[in-house]
Amino acid sequence: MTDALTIIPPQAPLRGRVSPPGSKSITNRALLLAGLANGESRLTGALKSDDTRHMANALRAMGVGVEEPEETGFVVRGSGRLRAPAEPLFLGNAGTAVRFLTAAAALAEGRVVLTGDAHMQKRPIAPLVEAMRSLGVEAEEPTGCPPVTVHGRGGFEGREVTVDAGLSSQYVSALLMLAACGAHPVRVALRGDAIGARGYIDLTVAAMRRFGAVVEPEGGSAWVVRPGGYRAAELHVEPDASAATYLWAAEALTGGAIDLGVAAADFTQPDAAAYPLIRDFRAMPPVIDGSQMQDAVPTLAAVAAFGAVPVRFTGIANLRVKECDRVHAMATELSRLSPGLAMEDGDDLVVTPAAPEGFRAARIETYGDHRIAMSMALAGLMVPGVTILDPGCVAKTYPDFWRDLGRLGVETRAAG
Ligand SMILES: O=C(O)C1=C[C@@H](OP(=O)(O)O)[C@@H](O)[C@H](O)C1
Ligand SMILES: C=C(OP(=O)(O)O)C(=O)O
Repeated sequence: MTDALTIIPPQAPLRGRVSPPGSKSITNRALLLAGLANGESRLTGALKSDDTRHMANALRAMGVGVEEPEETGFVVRGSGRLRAPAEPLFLGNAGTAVRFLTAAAALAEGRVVLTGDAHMQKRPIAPLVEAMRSLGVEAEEPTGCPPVTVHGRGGFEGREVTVDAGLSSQYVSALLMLAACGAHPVRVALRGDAIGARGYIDLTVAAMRRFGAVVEPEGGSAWVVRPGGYRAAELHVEPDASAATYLWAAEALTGGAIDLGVAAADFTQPDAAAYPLIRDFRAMPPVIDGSQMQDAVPTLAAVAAFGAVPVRFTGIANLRVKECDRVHAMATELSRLSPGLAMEDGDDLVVTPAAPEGFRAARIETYGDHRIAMSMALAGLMVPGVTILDPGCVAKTYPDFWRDLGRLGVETRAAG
């Protein structure tokens, strides 16, 4: 892939059929649960991208058979056990892989080191490791972020764990998936109310049930998970709702008609809640709580820049510990197109649309963050001369993003 890509604003509304790839969240849950099951599981419609490759390779390194018979398929053969890997598990910047595998490493027979790239080494993991210690798992995370060392003992003893999920709901998902492999029922409870999108916990519970686990919610902030592990299963992965937001936005911004092959109402992932806001972007509400659809916030912010009214995004403090600090990144990069277009206000992001003549060409930093690249590409549909640096970073979750834009008629030029 080239070092920089300039987007040529299309002369006509974008039309055509483009399906987003499979859901990252569901693929990585299903890969792990299939790996923990005893038997052969089959996934279809799955995502093949950096994040799922890291999960699949880590499972292979722990003795799970993972084959890829087709473009969107995985066949996973688990034995109900995980081997300690010979080398540290390198998981790039895949939050789901790092968090879910850190918890699952307690089930390995020996020492597991989990690490990632420079961004991942700044993404907090201490609340998860602390919670694991309270279950009797021995683990260290000297900097509070990866690398993490887990001394797996093929299981754990604890029956009750409380976790602070203010920085990431993935900690809860990780503990829930581990909990089914204990010797006793385990109660997983939230400490405090703050949590990233609860919809991701629902995805976790649904995936666990699909692989045979018994999970009983207790009110909104605790779950009891029965012991028994996982059963091999077949699963068709739904398309990725976060990826869909870029296609919905491309449609709305250009006044086009893009057939994603799936209706917004049919997604089970939290980011589908962004659809009506994107569709009606000229009449966005003045305040949008992004806490329950956080990966869609960069998309919504980019679209809001071409709306009619200022929009304040709230509830997004944890965007600062994603692949990059997304609050800062979106404020900085949108403002390259028009000074003051977006501003940080505490942890909020405020987008104030500019008049069409107020926009100018710009080279956009992506910070290695796929969502900054894809959101800012949307601005490139509207403003001539938007150049996205490091466009290949979309491979984290949507490797065919540029090809799909091309299929809709968007021209891009390597910019060097
Ligand atoms: O559980 C998941 O699949 C995810 C949870 C969210 O993270 P946080 O809970 O860290 O906000 C989301 O941003 C991420 O892309 C995927
Ligand atoms: C935050 C994200 O990913 P993760 O936490 O899984 O790395 C994302 O895909 O926007």
